Amino acid sequence: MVISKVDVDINNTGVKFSYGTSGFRAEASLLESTVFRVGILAALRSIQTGSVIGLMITASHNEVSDNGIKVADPSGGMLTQRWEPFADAFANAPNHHSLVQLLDDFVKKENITLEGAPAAEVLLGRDTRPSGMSLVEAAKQGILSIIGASATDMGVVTTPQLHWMVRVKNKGIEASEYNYFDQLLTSFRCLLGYIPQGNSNNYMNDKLIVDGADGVGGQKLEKLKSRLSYLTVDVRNYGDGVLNEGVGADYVQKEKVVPRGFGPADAGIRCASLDGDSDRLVYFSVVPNSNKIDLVDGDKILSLFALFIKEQLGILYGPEDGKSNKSYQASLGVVQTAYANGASTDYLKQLGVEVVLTPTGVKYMHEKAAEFDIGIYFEANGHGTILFSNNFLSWLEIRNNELLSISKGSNQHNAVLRLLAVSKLINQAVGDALSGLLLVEAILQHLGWSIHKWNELYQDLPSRQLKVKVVDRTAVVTENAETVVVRPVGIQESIDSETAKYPRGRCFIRPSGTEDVVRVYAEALTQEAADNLAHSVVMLVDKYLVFVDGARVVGVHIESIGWIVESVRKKNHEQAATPVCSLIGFEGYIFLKTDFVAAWLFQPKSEEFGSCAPAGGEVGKVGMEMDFERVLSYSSDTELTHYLVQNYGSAWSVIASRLEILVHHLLAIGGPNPRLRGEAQS
Ligand SMILES: CC(=O)N[C@H]1[C@@H](OP(=O)(O)O)O[C@H](CO)[C@@H](O)[C@@H]1O
Repeated sequence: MVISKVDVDINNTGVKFSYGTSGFRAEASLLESTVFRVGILAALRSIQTGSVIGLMITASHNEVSDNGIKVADPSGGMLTQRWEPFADAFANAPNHHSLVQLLDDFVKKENITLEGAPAAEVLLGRDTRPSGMSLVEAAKQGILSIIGASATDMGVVTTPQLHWMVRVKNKGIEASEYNYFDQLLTSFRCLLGYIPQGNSNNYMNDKLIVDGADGVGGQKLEKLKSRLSYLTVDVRNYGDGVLNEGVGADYVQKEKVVPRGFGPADAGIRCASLDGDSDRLVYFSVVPNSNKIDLVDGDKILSLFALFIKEQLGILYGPEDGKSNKSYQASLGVVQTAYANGASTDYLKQLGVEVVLTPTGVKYMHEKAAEFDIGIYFEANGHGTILFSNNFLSWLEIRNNELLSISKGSNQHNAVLRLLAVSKLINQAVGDALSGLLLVEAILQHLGWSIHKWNELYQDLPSRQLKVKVVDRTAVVTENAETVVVRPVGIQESIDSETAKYPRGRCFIRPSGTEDVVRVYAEALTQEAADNLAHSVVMLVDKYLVFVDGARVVGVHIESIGWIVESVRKKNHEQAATPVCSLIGFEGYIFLKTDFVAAWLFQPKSEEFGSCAPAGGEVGKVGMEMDFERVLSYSSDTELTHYLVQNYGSAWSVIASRLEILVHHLLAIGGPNPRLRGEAQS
C-alpha cells in the first residue's frame, strides 16, 4: 500500500501518543502528523463499515494551546475499542516505512479491501481553537490519501453535534446544523407541552445564565436561544475570552468557584456551565456574598433524569386504565464511575434503580448503558446521556397508537409521549451539553423545582480530587472499575490502611487517560478529612512512583532503585555502584529525593562515583546502609525480593520489565537535563 504524496510532515515528532480516554491529545503544534494518520484510519474505518465516520478536532476542556482528535463510529459513538491498539501503534509509528508496513498488516488482518471498495466518507468538525483549521487540513490529506475516500468539512461544531451528524447521516437523514437544532427545539417544546397542569407555576419564566467556556457551545447556544420557548437564557463567555481559562464545566466542577464573568450579583439565579467542546454540563448557584458556588454536578443531573424516567415508567405501568400494563417490562439502569459521589450512588439505589460501575471514560459507560432498555450514564464531571433500546422505542410507539384511540391525553398516554420526546431530545450518540441542558430545564419545569430544590435531592459527601505528575502513568494498573490498584504492588494495602482511618472514607487512584498524571480521589465525612486522606495518598503515590516536576526528573523512588539493584546484580556481579550510571545510559546521576534510599544505595561505594555523586553531599548523608554483599549474593528474584521487603519496606516487588520502561522514560525526559549531568538539585 502506498500513501500518496502529501504536504504534511508525516514523520513522528517523538511524542508517545495514546488513544486514551478520549482520542489523541497534545500541544497543538505536535499534532499535524498524528491528525494526518488518524485521517487515514478514519477512511479505512469508513471503508470497512460501509458507513460515514466522523473526525472531531478538539481537546475539549484542555487549555487552548492543546488540541486533539477523536473518531466517531457509524452509530455516532466512540471508535470501537477493537481498533484502539492499531490507532496507538499507527500514531506512534516512527517513519513513513513503518506506517506503510503497519497499514498493510492491518488492512490484511481486518479484511479491508481497498480496490473497488465502496466510496468512503468522513465528516470533519473542529472546535474554536485557532489550531483547528490547519489540523482539519492535515486530516483531510490523510483521508484523501486513501483512494475513493472523501472528506466533508462541517466547520466549527460541538463534539456532540458532529457525533449526531454521523449518526443521522448513516440513517439517511440530512446531517445539518439546522436539523440538529430543529430536533432539539421540537422535542423540547413537545416535553413542555406535557407538563402536568399546575406544576410549572411562576418558575417557567425563570432565567438561566450559561457559561459557554469561551468555546463552541456558547456560540451555538447564543444562536439557539432566541428560538427557545418559555426559557430566558443569558449566555456569557461565548468567545471573547480565552477558551477554558477560568471558565467552563471542568473549571467550575474542580475548583467549585464562579467562572469568569459571574459573581455575587448572580446569587439565587440558576446557572450552568458547558465545557470547551460542549460535551459536558454542570449546574451551579452562586453562594450569596461570595465567589463560591453550590455545584450541581453530573451525578445530580443523572439523579434528576433517573427520577423523572422512573416516574414516567411508574405512570406507564400503573393501573390507570383499569388493567396493569406489563406487556413490556423495560429495564432501567444507571451507569457511574468510581468518581461518582457516594451519596449519589446511595440515592439512586434507594430510588430502586440498578447502578453499575465502569472504568472512567464514556466509551465504557456508553457500552454498559446500551445493555438496558433505558440506560442513563453520567460522569460526575457532567458528561453523559440517556440511551433507549430500539425494542423499547418500538413498543412505546405501539403503545402511543393504542392509547391514542382508547385514552388520549390520559396520564399513561402523556407518560408515553414524554418518554418518546426525551428519546428525541437527548443525544443518543454521545453526551451533549446542549441537549442535556434542555432536558434538565424541561424536567425542572415539569417538577416545578428550583435549582435549590434539585440540589437537595441528597447531600454530597465532601470529596477532594488531586493529581500527581508522573513519568509513566502506565506504571499504575487497576482493576474492579479502577477501585483497586494491582500495580505497583503494595500500594493498595497502603491506601486501604490510610482510608480506614476516616469514617465513611473512600479513596482510589488511577492513571489518567488524557494527561501524564495519576489521579487521586478521596471522600470522607468532612472536607478536612477528605483533604487529609487525598494528601496522604498523594504522598503514597510519590513514594511508589518516579515523579516529575514539570519536565524535570526530581526523584527516583524506591522501586526503581530496587530494579537498578536487581539489574546490577544480574548484569554485573562485581560492583553495585559504577554500573548504575552505565546501566541507565547517561553520564551523571539521578537525584534520589528519598535520600536515605540514596544513602544505602550509594554509600558503600560512594568514592567510586566521582562526578556521579551530586554536589552538596546529599548522597550518602543519611545513615541507613544496605548490605550490598548480601543483596548481590541472592540468586533468585523471589529471595531477593523477600529480603528487601523484610528489611527495606514493601515496595520492592515491581517486575523488572515494568521498571525497564520507567528507566527509558527517565532517559527520555532526563537525558538533556543538566541536573542529571552532575548539578545538585536545589
Ligand atoms: C476525573 C475526570 O474528570 N476524568 C476525565 C478525564 O479523563 P482522565 O482519564 O481522568 O484524564 O477526561 C475524560 C475525557 O474527557 C473524561 O471522560 C474523564 O471523566
